[in-house]
Amino acid sequence: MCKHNILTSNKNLSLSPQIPILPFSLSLINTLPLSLPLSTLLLFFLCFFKGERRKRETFIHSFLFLLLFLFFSQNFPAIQQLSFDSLMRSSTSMAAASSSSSAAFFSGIPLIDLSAPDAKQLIVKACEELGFFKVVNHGVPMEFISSLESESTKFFSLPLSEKQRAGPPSPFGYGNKQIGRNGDVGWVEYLLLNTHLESNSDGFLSIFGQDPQKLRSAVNDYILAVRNMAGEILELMAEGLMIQQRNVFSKLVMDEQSDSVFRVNHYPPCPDLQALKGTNMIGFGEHTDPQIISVLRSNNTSGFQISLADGNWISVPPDHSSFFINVGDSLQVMTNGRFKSVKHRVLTNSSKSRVSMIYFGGPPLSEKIAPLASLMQGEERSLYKEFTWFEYKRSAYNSRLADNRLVPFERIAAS
Ligand SMILES: C=C1C[C@]23C[C@@]1(O)CC[C@H]2[C@@]12CC[C@H](O)[C@@](C)(C(=O)O1)[C@H]2[C@@H]3C(=O)O
Ligand SMILES: O=C(O)CCC(=O)C(=O)O
Ligand SMILES: [Fe+2]
Repeated sequence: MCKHNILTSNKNLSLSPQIPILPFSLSLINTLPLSLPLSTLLLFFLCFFKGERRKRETFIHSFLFLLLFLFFSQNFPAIQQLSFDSLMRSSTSMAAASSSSSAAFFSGIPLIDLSAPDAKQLIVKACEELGFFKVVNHGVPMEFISSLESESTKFFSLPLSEKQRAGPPSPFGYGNKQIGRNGDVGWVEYLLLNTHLESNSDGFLSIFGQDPQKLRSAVNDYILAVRNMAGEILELMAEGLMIQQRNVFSKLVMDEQSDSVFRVNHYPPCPDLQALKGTNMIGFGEHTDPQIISVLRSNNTSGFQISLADGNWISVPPDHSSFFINVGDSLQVMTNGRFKSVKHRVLTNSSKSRVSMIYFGGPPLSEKIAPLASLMQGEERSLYKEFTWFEYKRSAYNSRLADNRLVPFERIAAS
C-alpha cells in the first residue's frame, strides 16, 4: 500500500502521479507471510521424496532460517524503513491508528478570538482541559500565510534529487520518511529550519526554487509574525493565570537567544486508503512537542488529530486561515502540570496533499525550566526536577517520537 514514491514527484502536489519505487527484494519481504508456509511445504515434500537424514536436517535448517528472516523483516527498523508497505504492518503505526480513531470531526475545540476581552480566561481553560485551542483574529497577515504556502508547495514539487540537496536534516534541512534520528518513520517530507535563518547553511537556503530570496523572505516574514502572536498568547496566559510578571513565558520565546524551530511538512495523499475503508496510515506519529508552545496551521486538508484525556483520538477540522496552539512539555513543567502538553499525530489523507507549517517556540538553551513559585498553591509540591532547556532537549532528541519525555524529569512523590 502506498508503495509509490510520491515524494519524488515534481508535479502538482495534490494530483501527483504515483511512481512505484519498491525494489524486488523488498517486495519479497512484503510477501513473506505468504511465502513462508509455501516454501515450508515445498521443502517438506523435497525431503519426503528423498528420504535421507541429511535432507531432513537441511529442511530443519532452512525452516529455522526462514523463521529468523521473517522475524527480522518484521522487527528490524532498517528493513522496515526501506518500504512503506512494511511501515503499514508495524504495530506502532497503522494498527494503532485504526483502533481508536474517530472518523467524525470534533466540534469541541476551544475557539479563542484574540481580540475578545475574555480571551485570557478562555486560553487558560483550554490549556488546562486540552492543552490545545484554535485562534482567530490573530493579526498574522494573510499574504504572509499564502506566500509561504505557495513557496513551500513549489519546493516540495521539485524533483527529489533537488530537494535532497537541501538535506539531510541534521540538524536542519530537507528530510523525508525518517523523523528524528531514532528510527521513527512517517508518510511525510519536510523542511526543518532554525528560526535564526542565518544559522541555516547557505547551500540549504539557495535550494529554494528559482528565486531563493522569495522563499527566504516568505519564511522570515511568517516566522516574525507568528513569533509575535505566540508572545501575545503567552502574555495572555500569564495574565489569565494571574501571574504578576506578564512576560514570564513570552520573554523565553522573544529572547534573541531563543532556541526555536520552524518546520514545514508535506503529507502526500495515499489513494490506496480509499479502498481500505477504516484503515489509517500514519503521516506523523503520536507525540507531544518538547518546547513551550507550538503554533500550527495547515492547508484545508484533514489529518491532524489530538488525543483526549480518555485516550480517544479526535480529528481536528482543518481551517487554513486560523492557527492552532499546542501546549508543549516545557510549559506543562512551568505550570507544574496545570497546563497539559497535548498528544497529537497526523493521519495520511487518501486524496489530498496536506501542507502544514509549525513554529516551535523554545527558550534559550541555558534557561532553567521549573514550576513557577508564583503558581504553587499552599502545600503544593513541584512535580518536576529543575533542568535547563539544553538538558531537556538533549534527552528529548535521544528519545523515540511516542515516548513520554517528561518521565526522567519527574520527581518521585515522597510517601
Ligand atoms: C523522534 C524525534 C523527532 C523529534 C526529536 C525526537 O527525538 C523526539 C521529538 C521530535 C520533535 C517533535 C516536535 C518537533 O517536530 C521536533 C522538531 C522537536 O523539537 O521534537 C521533532 C524532532 C525532530 O523532528 O527532529
Ligand atoms: O504537520 C502537522 O500538522 C503536525 C506535525 C507535528 O506535530 C510536528 O511536526 O511536531
Ligand atoms: Fe508536533
